[in-house]
Amino acid sequence: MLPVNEAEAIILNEAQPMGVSDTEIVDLWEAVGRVVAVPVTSRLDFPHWDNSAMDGYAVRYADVSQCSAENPTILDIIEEIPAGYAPQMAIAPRQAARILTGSMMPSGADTVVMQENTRTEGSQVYILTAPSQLGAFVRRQGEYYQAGAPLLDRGTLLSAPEIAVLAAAQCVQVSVFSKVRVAIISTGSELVSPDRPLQPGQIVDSNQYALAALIEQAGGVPLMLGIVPDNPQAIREAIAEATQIADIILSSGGVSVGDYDYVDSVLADLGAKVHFHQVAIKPGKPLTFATFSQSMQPEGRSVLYFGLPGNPVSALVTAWRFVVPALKKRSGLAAGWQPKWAIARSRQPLKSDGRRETYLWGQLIPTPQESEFELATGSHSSGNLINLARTNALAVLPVGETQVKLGERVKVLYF
Ligand SMILES: Nc1nc2c(c(=O)[nH]1)N[C@H]1C(S)=C(S)[C@@H](COP(=O)(O)OP(=O)(O)OC[C@H]3O[C@@H](n4cnc5c(N)ncnc54)[C@H](O)[C@@H]3O)O[C@H]1N2
Ligand code: MOO
Ligand SMILES: [Mg+2]
Repeated sequence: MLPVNEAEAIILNEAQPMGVSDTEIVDLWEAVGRVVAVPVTSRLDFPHWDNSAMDGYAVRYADVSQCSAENPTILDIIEEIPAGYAPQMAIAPRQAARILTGSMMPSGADTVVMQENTRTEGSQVYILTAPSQLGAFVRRQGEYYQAGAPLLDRGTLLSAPEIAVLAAAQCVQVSVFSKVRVAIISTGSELVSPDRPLQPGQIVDSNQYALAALIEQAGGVPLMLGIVPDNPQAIREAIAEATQIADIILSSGGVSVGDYDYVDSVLADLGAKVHFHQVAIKPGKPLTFATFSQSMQPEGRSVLYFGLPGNPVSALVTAWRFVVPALKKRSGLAAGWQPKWAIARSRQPLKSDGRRETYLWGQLIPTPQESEFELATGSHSSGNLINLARTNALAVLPVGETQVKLGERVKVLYF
C-alpha cells in the first residue's frame, strides 16, 4: 500500500495545468469562478485623474501653508465641482474651488482643505487651518495602478474582488482557461438511479451525484455517464468513451479484490498506465490511479483516471483528498489548489487502528481562541453515508497514531 503523501505526489505530478491552447473568451458577467489564462492589463490609470478625498476646497498649497484661525487665508471661490463634473477654470493665486469627495481636481490646485477647517462669507472661503502637507487629501492619478502594468496574473481565480477590478478596468471580456471536464462512472450491478424503485439487493447510485456536486463546487464540469453494470465489456466501453470527452475520469466501485471488481483489468486492457492500486488511507484503501496518454489532449497532457472505492464515504474522502487538488491544479490555478490544512482541538477522543492514515469526518468549528473539530456522531463505517451530512472537514490520524485525546490538537483537512 502506497503512503498517502507518495500517492498525492504521483497524482499531482500528472495533473498538468491547462495550457494556452485551452482558453476561451468569456463575458465579464459570466466569468466568476473561472481562472485567468492570459495576464490582464488596463489602459486606464487608477485613479483616472487627480481627485479629492474630502468635501472641502481645492487650493494652492503656497496660498495656505502659513494660515491659522487667528490669521486665516481668504480665497475667492471661483467654481463648484460636484462629482462627475469636469472643472472648467484653473485656480490662480488667492483662488479656490468648492470640491466634493471623488470630484476631479481643477488645474492649478494641488491640495484640498476639509470644509471643517474653513468658514465661508459670501463668495469667499476663510482657510482656518494650514494643510498638513502639499497634496493633502488629493488622490493622485495613477497612485493605485499605472496603465499597462500587470493587473491580474495568469492563474488568478475570478471571485468578486477580481471581477470588480476587471469591471473598473473596463475589461468586459476576459481570456480564461477552459473548465476541466470530469467524467463520472458508477460501476455496480446493484445500483439504480435515485428516481427508480429499489428491488431487493439494489441500492441507489449516490456516488454519481455526490461526485458531480463536488466537481461542480471545485470549478469543473461533471459529465455524468451514469451506471455501468459489473461487466468487463460494459466497463471497457464506458471508460473508452470517457477518455474521448474528459480530462479526468472518476469511476467508483469495483476496485477492490472482489470477483466482480473489473476496473483494474479493464484499465490495463485499454493501455492505461496504472500508477498504483492501493493507498494506506482509511477509508479509501483500494484507490486506483492511472493515466491515459491521449493524442487528443493538447500539449501532451494525459487523461487522469481515478478508480474510487465504491463505499460512499471512501469515494468522497478520496475525492476530497486527491481528486479535488488535482482538478484545481489542472484548472490552471496559480495558487490555492493544494489541500487546505488546519490544526484544531478535538472535542471528542479520536481512535484509529494506526495501520493506515485515518480520516475521520466531522466539522471544523472556528472559535475566537482556536479552531475545534467536532466528530460526526454515529458509525464511522465507510458505508455510512448518513452521518456524512454537514461534513466540512476530516481529522487525520497518521500511520502509527492510534488516538487523539479529548481537547488535544489534531491536523484537519477542511474544504
Ligand atoms: N476481502 C476484502 N474485501 C474488501 C477489501 C479488502 O481489502 N479485502 N477492501 C474493502 C474496502 S477498504 C473497500 S473501500 C471496499 C471497496 O470496494 P470496491 O471499490 O470494489 O467497491 P464495491 O465492492 O463495488 O462497493 C463497495 C460498497 O459500496 C457500495 N457502492 C458501490 N458503488 C456505489 C455507488 N455508486 N453509490 C453508492 N454506493 C455504492 C456497494 O454497494 C458496496 O456496498 O471493498 C472492501 N472489501
Ligand atoms: O477503504 Mo475502505 O474505504 O476502508 O472501506
Ligand atoms: Mg467490490
